[in-house]
Amino acid sequence: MEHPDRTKVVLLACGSFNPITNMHLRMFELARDYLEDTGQYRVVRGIISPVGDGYKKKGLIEASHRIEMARLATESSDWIRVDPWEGQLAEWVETAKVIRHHYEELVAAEHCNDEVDTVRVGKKRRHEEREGGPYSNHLRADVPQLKLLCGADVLESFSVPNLWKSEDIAEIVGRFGLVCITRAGSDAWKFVHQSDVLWGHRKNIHVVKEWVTNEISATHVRRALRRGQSVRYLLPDAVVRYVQEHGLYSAESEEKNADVILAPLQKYAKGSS
Ligand SMILES: Nc1ncnc2c1ncn2[C@@H]1O[C@H](COP(=O)(O)OP(=O)(O)OP(=O)(O)O)[C@@H](O)[C@H]1O
Ligand SMILES: NC(=O)c1ccc[n+]([C@@H]2O[C@H](COP(=O)(O)O)[C@@H](O)[C@H]2O)c1
Ligand SMILES: [Zn+2]
Repeated sequence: MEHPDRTKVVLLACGSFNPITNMHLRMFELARDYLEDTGQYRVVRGIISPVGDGYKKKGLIEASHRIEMARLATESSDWIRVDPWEGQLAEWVETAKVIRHHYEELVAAEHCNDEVDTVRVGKKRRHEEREGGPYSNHLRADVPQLKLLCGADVLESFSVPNLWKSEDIAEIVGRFGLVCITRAGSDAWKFVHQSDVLWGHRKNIHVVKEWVTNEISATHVRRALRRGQSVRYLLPDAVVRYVQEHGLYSAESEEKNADVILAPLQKYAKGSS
């Protein structure tokens, strides 16, 4: 059904996707069902944004492979796509910047749609003048909402010292919004309750309970691959084939960045943000 009265939402998942697993894809399906069940939203697109090599996480293989695996994994979906913009950047960028980039893309796409409709363009210009430019801090009602999609472990990581800037967290939950899938070992509701910033924006944080608890993790998949064990049915078949064809994930690749500090920790510990 079309539901023209509902707010359109685009979901953006940022992460290593090293490699992409079936659970990453399930996150999107769970989030869409949850948001649409509220009767308020219509989820129109899902975007997977693999992090760039500059993130320097231990065992992180080249972005080109991670992007291609995500592309193969989403081939069968009619609404989830991989976006290579973040992954192709040489340096790591904050998630808040990634969200802003994608929001600007949504605004630009809406602008193109509008160009044929001069009345709306005129209205939009007046709106932009009032709001201080096309990419001002305010969200526009004619553009879909963009929400960050993540697992509860990422929400919990907000409290790790020197990992996230507090203004970025405030922008993500305050300006955009967060959809968080529960994950074994992380208590998302407790975490929201304990943080004043998150609690203040709780209406913009949707915690989605995964009843079919599923502990698939990319770490587990990489470990199985190193040991020559099967990972079939944990990953889409096309991704399993790609891993085999390119001989990905070995003891050697797991040692990548082993003695390097994760990019955000490097950046914020130095106070150079
Ligand atoms: N089983 C899961 N349940 C809920 N969320 C998940 C699950 N697996 C991954 N996610 C979420 O997917 C996003 C991308 O995560 P990431 O690429 O780190 O996957 P991962 O499986 O956690 O990998 P790794 O083990 O390398 O950390 C994050 O928001 C993470 O919380
Ligand atoms: N300060 C920040 O913006 C910040 C800090 C840590 C991780 N992240 C992002 O969160 C995601 C986490 O991915 P992993 O769970 O695979 O480490 C990545 O996309 C990474 O860029 C962002
Ligand atoms: Zn992870």
